[in-house]
Amino acid sequence: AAIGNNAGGGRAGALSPAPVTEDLQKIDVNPPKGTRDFPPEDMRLRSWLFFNFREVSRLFGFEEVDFPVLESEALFVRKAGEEIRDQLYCFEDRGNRRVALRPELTPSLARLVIQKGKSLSLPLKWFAVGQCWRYERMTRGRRREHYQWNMDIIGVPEVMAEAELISAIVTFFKRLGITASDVGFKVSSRKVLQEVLRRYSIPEALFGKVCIIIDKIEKLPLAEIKKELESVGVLEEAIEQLLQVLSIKSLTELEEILGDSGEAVADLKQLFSLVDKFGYSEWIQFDASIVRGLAYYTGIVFEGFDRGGKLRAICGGGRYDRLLSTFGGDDIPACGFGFGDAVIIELLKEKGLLPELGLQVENIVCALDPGLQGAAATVATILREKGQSVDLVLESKPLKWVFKRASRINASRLILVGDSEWQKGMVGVKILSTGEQQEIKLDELD
Ligand SMILES: Nc1ccc(Br)nc1
Repeated sequence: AAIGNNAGGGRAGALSPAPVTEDLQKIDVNPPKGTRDFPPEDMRLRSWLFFNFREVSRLFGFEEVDFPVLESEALFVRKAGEEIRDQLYCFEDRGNRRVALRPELTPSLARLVIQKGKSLSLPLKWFAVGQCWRYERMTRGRRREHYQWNMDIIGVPEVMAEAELISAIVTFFKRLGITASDVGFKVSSRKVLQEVLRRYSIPEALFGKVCIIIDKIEKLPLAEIKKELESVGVLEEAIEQLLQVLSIKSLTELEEILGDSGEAVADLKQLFSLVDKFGYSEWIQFDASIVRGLAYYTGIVFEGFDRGGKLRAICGGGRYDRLLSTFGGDDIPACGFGFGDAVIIELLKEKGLLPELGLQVENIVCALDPGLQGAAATVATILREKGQSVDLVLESKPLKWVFKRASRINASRLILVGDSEWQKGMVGVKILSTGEQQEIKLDELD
């Protein structure tokens, strides 16, 4: 119903005053804090972005999946001290169940793979585009929801899977006009940390926690990082070695430190060789400081960054070979990435790459007098059933109004239903770009 119509119901006739409206509580018409509406112009940009997510996923032979935004809280309760856990949008539902708005898609994907079990033939190549949530105190004024594109490969232990995923993201960037001069991928492997920690016989159980602390290395003072590492039981000497290894920026140097017998160096060499075969070497660089902030990564990790250094990470991902087994599933290797809908738009704006996405309607159909409104409806159906878009003028309007609307909606043609033409089974057609006008038989309208 229209906003502000009389609350007493019925039409306010000219003779009787409109009934007094009840005392309607004026609601806040803004969306909840940290969330966004998508009015048409914003929705066109979002749909364009998601279309490209889906097109790349199709090019790579991935199948689309989706899951509920609401999940059991247990899916996300990890004890590694992740930010994603601290900001979980969780609550107790009316059935006293602990539930959460998903902060990411990977655990839901893992849950579905386990649920489907043996009925699935590996490898799986699944993608999803879904809204994810976090509850952050608004003191920081950041958003509480965003849309994430995920691509995951389930059942492939070799790093060819990670190379394929990086290749998919490069394909996406290239489609949007983003080049290797604009963005790159920092690539490392958590096996680097694992091999260092093993040298200092730091228990594997600490691995996730150490990674989450290390992931904050750019956000917290070094003293704070060291303090947190000591608090989880990493000895001073091990910390120094860790920090030294994390500053390495070349695979050659890494090999000098770790030797060439470990998996970390082997995986990374293989990955770089495969990405080269994809033709995307200029897009990636080794950076030992990359660990990513999710506890479940076990191997290669990567993140897309803008070379201008102004924006937060564009996307990120990696291998998570243990996640399914921690959910009680089989030991199935997996890797994937998440790509948010916010930073990429900031990057496109900065690069002047935002697309022009005006509303485009092929026809605007208008009856020249009220008695021909039905005829106009008939014309609209004929055109629509031929696959043509039609904005039908739904009430009697002056031609000036119709032309103004035709211009606003970028209509290509104005179809005028007038009495004399209609009597001859014809309509007036005006090509709005040229002004050319002609009468066309209804059955020749195309
Ligand atoms: N995980 C997550 C969810 C929602 C936003 Br906004 N950012 C991160």
